[in-house]
Amino acid sequence: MHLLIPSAGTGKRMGGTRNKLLLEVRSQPIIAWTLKAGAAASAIEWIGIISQPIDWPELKAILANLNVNKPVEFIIGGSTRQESVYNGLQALPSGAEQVLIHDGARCLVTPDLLNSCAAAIRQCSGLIAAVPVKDTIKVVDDHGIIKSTPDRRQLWAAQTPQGFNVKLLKQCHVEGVRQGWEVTDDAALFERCGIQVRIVPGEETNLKVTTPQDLAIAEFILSNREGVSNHLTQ
Ligand SMILES: Nc1ccn([C@@H]2O[C@H](COP(=O)(O)OP(=O)(O)OP(=O)(O)O)[C@@H](O)[C@H]2O)c(=O)n1
Ligand SMILES: C[C@](O)(CO)[C@H](O)COP(=O)(O)O
Repeated sequence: MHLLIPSAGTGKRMGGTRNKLLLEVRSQPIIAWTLKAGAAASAIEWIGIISQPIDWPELKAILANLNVNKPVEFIIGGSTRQESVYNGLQALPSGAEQVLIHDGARCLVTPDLLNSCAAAIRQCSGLIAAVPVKDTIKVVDDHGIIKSTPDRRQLWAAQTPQGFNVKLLKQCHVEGVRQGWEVTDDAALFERCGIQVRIVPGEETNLKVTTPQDLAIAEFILSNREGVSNHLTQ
């Protein structure tokens, strides 16, 4: 399975001056944790890091330290996530029939989740990892007035990995450019083209590191994981 990792953002909501994926959590860059999960997932045979060339020297140094034993390609990112994934799709090897797309910023993903998405995408055209929403969600207008309360049983929080048939996803991206659609994930392009996308159970801990608070939460989750694995090996 081919894995594209969009990593070309600037991290505006993190508030820093450089790509947030180079910030450290438990003494390793965020992107290193994501790459380690991709490297450890047995179903993944090829990885494409979609990123800005300005970050390449640092990303290449991080990669060199990880000893990833599968091919890793660097692909130039775009100015939006949508453009970055578009570039990634063009850079896939010609034989790639399905692809997983996983945000570099979701550094807590487990190899198990990548493997289960890789297995599931062989049985359908499109899927995303997602978790049921726990809060009551309100639809609010521009004046801060609640318009409605959707039925929570139908609400899921979208994560990555997201998996797709490559040919269909390329067609949906082209249609997105033609129609001027701006979307925050690839599933939305499938939806707008009327193609079914299936939900697979995501992981509560698979958060996207977006704000400084998320950095602290990621630190906490990873330290707990280390605690558990130390305990098991004692
Ligand atoms: N032009 C872009 C923008 C985003 N991404 C990637 O898409 C993922 C999800 O995006 P997000 O968390 O929003 O990252 P940023 O765009 O960096 O953050 P912000 O929106 O706060 O600027 C991240 O791994 C990010 O690097 C990308 O590849 N290309
Ligand atoms: C793809 C995604 O991770 C699903 O939650 C998300 O949409 C990425 O971008 P966002 O701009 O932070 O929504």
